Amino acid sequence: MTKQGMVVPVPEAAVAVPPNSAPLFQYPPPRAAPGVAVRKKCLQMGAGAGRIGGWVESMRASSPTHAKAAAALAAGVEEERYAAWMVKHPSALAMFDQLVAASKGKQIVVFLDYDGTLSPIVDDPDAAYMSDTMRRAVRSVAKHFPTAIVSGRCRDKVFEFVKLAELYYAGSHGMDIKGPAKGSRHTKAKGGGVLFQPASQFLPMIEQVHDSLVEKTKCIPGAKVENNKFCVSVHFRCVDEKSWITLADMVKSVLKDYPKLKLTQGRMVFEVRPTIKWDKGKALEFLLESLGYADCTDVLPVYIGDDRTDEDAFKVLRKRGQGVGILVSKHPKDTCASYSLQEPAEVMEFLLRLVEWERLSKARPKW
Ligand SMILES: O=P(O)(O)OC[C@H]1O[C@H](O[C@H]2O[C@H](CO)[C@@H](O)[C@H](O)[C@H]2O)[C@H](O)[C@@H](O)[C@@H]1O
Repeated sequence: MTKQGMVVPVPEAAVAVPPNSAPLFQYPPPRAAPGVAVRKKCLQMGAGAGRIGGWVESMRASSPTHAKAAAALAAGVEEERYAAWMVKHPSALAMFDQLVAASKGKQIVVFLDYDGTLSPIVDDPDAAYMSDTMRRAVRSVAKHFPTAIVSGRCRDKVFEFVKLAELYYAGSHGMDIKGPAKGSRHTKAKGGGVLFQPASQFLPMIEQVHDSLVEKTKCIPGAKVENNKFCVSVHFRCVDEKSWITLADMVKSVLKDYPKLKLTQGRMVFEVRPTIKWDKGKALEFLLESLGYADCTDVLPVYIGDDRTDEDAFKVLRKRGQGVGILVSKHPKDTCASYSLQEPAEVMEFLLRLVEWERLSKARPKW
């Protein structure tokens, strides 16, 4: 029996380990989640897969009739690709019962990315607000489980958006970690505990690079440089596609004088970061350790994120053979996450279900 009193047809360990990593799981691969049929409708007509994409493009250019047929074919290919992807990364909502069954006897710890996970992606990074309903959902989650926000943003900035003092915050892609400002039942610290900044010696360099990038890119309309304290973001979401290469070259030319910094790419953003071996995955491990769950089998970390930098955390969960990685995406993507959710609205639904499940499981008599 699960905590909900329902029989789950999957062994307990099955969900804690990633369903798409062959050596780790021993149960039949999950069937396509019930959500697949509905989700197919949401598919956008994207570029076709591989060679078919180029083929479709040339047909489109040569004949409108063929273009329609080619577009339909491309949509079909994409739909199949999505359905296959969903088998490997089923919806965390559709698999909810199996997923929580894996937490039996374990402490769930929740890790949440911010942009694209708790707030929808918008053009202006300063206006990526979180809804009040999402805030309420995260607050409820934090009442039941230790909860951390893990973001590429500067920690103070992400706190301004989230506004919940009872959470752990890991800003600058995990390079700036702080415990709850308000005492929480998940930490013995009175408030303001656990502060870790493994890249503090990079601060002056990051400041310099930030200023150079602002100066260098100011001639590119729409480019925006954001100071994230231990890293810098150069946004190109609002830059004309024709100028993307120029912008990338500008960023690279600034960075050539800073061999200790590296350049990665997120969602329409270049991210400049110190070369130290620290990322969201390391931050997850650090926080688990701070909470007393290092090398523990009785913990189930749940990490939800949408971006490439979240993959470092998904990889850690895979390596530990423990926990639940959930990618937020409407499109098939290469990922180490085991499950998927389509968008922040589904993330909120998942969080509320988790709270309700925990509430009911506490109320249920133990047999
Ligand atoms: O780790 P995250 O919390 O997901 O932060 C990653 C980057 O998120 C922000 O940029 C992204 O969201 C913006 C607002 O929706 C959007 O305009 C931008 O195109 C996205 O890349 C943030 O502004 C960056 O600094 C973070 O690195």
